Amino acid sequence: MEDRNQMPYTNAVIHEFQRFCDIIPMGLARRVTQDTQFRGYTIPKDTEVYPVLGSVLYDPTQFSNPENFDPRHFLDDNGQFKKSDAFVPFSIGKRYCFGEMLARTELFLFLTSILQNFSFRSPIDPKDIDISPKLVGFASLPRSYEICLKMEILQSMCDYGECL
Ligand code: HEM
Repeated sequence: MEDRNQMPYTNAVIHEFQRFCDIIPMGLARRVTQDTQFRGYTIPKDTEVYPVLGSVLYDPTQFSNPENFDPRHFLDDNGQFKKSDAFVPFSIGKRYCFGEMLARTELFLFLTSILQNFSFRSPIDPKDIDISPKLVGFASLPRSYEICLKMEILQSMCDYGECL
């Protein structure tokens, strides 16, 4: 299972991926059940409220370089994993994502399993890959990419003259 102290960089990459992708930028809508005072504003009863998660995930007061993918957002000066209160892709509060632990476990296991067994090669120069979302609305949709995965075990067999 996930051990942030033993695999700080991997965890930082996964956190940064979720921060950067910001897949539900508007959060899910709420409706206030009574007239509510908030930071000097009156929010009348029945007003729809959107907890704009993207504004937190891209908050420059919380992340030094928010517009760029940078795993150092989740690493301290010693290279250890660093938590951030602004890491809110699953929202926060009473109705935060019910599946957070499952989703985080899957992300960790899928990524580490793929990295353990495959090496990656991009058919185009990585610097030409467009990592901006394809569409941003209720959800932020990533683009489709082509990538070559080479199975490491087969490569080892080839190295020993046992290519199939
Ligand atoms: C990377 C994957 C996921 C992300 C980023 C994500 C994100 C979210 C967000 C932002 C909310 C809204 C929370 C709110 O209203 O404040 C939510 C709600 C919810 N999610 Fe997820 N989710 C993910 C995966 C999952 C999975 C795998 C499950 C179930 C197995 C799940 C089940 C739910 C449920 C049941 C709610 C409604 C909770 C409630 O209203 O009380 N999610 N999710």
